[in-house]
Amino acid sequence: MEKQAILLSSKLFQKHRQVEVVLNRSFLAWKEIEKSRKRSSGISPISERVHSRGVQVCEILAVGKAEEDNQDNTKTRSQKKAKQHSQRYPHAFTVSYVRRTRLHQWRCADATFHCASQELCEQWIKVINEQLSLLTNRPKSLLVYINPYGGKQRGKRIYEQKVAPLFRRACISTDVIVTERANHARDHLKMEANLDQYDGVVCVGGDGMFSEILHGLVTRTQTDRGVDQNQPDAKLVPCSLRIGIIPAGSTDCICFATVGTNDPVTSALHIIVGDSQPMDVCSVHHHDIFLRYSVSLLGYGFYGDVLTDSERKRWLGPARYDLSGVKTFLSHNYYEGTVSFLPAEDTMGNPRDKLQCRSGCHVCQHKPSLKDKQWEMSVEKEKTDKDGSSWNVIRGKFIAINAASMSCACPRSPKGLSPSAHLADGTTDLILVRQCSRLDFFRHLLRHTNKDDQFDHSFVEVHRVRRFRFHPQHQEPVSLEGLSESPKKTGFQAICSQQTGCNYSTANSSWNCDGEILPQVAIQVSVQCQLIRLFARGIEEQPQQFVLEDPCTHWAQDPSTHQSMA
Ligand SMILES: Nc1ncnc2c1ncn2[C@@H]1O[C@H](COP(=O)(O)OP(=O)(O)OP(=O)(O)O)[C@@H](O)[C@H]1O
Repeated sequence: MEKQAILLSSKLFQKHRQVEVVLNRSFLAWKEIEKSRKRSSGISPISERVHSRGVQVCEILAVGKAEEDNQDNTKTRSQKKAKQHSQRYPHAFTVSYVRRTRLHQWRCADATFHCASQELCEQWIKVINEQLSLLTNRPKSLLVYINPYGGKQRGKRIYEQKVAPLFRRACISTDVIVTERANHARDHLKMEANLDQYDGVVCVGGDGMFSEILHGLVTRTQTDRGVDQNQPDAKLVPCSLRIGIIPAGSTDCICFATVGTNDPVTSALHIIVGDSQPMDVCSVHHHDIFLRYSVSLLGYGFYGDVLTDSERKRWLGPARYDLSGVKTFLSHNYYEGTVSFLPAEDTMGNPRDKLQCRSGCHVCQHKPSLKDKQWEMSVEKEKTDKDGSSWNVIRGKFIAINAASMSCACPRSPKGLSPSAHLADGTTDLILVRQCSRLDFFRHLLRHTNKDDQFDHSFVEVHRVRRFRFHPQHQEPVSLEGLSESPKKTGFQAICSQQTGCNYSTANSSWNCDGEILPQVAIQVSVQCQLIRLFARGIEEQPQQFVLEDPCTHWAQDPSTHQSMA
């Protein structure tokens, strides 16, 4: 690895130990000097490992003068020694940085260094701050929406106790809005918010709250740029502001898929370091009317029925999903219809290749060549030639039709509905589960929880697609009222109950669109490649890749020394 020029190097004190601290453009590293001497006098280098530390500059959250420790906590000998040292060297600075713990969780760690003089202390703070100011991807100003009623109603407390102090430490200014009703955040973003003054929008809540932010921001961007969302073929304009999610809901699927955990502190740290994870968004239309956006699961049949039933049992809390799941499974309904789809033939992966979407995913970074831009060509083709020859058409009876735009992994289904689906490759995995026996369907569902290939059944097929359409066999009643963007959780039943003698509710299912029921059954879906970006970096393979980036390859005096990351 190429050695970078050292910006600053000093002998400082950390507690009572003398350490050599070195900063270059990429790393801040420190190691104990006394231990190094012992090493040269023949003591095993293994004992040194824990005494060397390093952090990437891009993962330093802040640096500042150390707060004075006035507490009398000098019980042990080493604490007394440390206190004596800090009295001898009162000028100290603290570096706050990201420390990885287990299960993809990040924490803020502090390292305090005592200097021989005030000038040296101020020089360290200045030089580190200069390096941090070069990191232009970090947000300085954020608009925060808190849903006080999401999940266990802890959104406000989570933000105030766990997140706001970190934002203050990183000198991020915030405007905070505590929502007063459903769709408050969406409407504010769509019509009122002065977005020019922010570097990002943060929501504190669950997937429903994220969906509000998504709809508000995407709609606002299209309106500002004069794009008509009602046109199913419209190429939408990507949003310039990134979205941060502080998980505080009962379902935090988007956090699990993009960060690997639903931990508020971890999400706050990803926001502070200015991570960026592009994400595909599916636009869902009924004829030429825009219905809704989806980023995770569009499910007709089984998952539509589970949601419809569970909405009637809201009073049961999260247990309603289990109950409705069992009830829907026992009902064993199937639905007739026609699915047409445009396969994504130019992508690097396929739904069964076992390539999981992870941080820095090369499948998502692959750009289709001009020749391969089938999506755009077929849009053109459709306009001139209505035979739809590049579309595949499947008619049949389906227990479930699912489109997974991400793996949809969660603690209940660790691999998710489509384990190899990608966050940002411009496709969705269309999974068709045809009519089969109850036992077969159970075997299929079981595979969501174990390691077996869930697509390896004769009645299941999976296609990676850019667009798809669904037409039910049985005509749906025409009701255009309140279609666009305002699906009600029970809207479908409401429409149906107004029809006398309507047996439509059993002939057709309904679409579960990221946890909301769509009011219409015939839909067309287009994947909008990388329409939004989140303050995230995808799930990290941990922890090896960071050990490889060992700061001590940059160590000036003793490059052979073994050291470990903080
Ligand atoms: N102040 C509010 N009062 C009532 N509802 C609100 C308020 N603010 C937001 N909401 C709505 O609450 C719904 C659920 O919120 P959220 O996603 O934060 O929590 P949740 O319990 O995890 O729900 P979900 O089941 O969607 O995951 C969202 O659809 C959102 O529109």
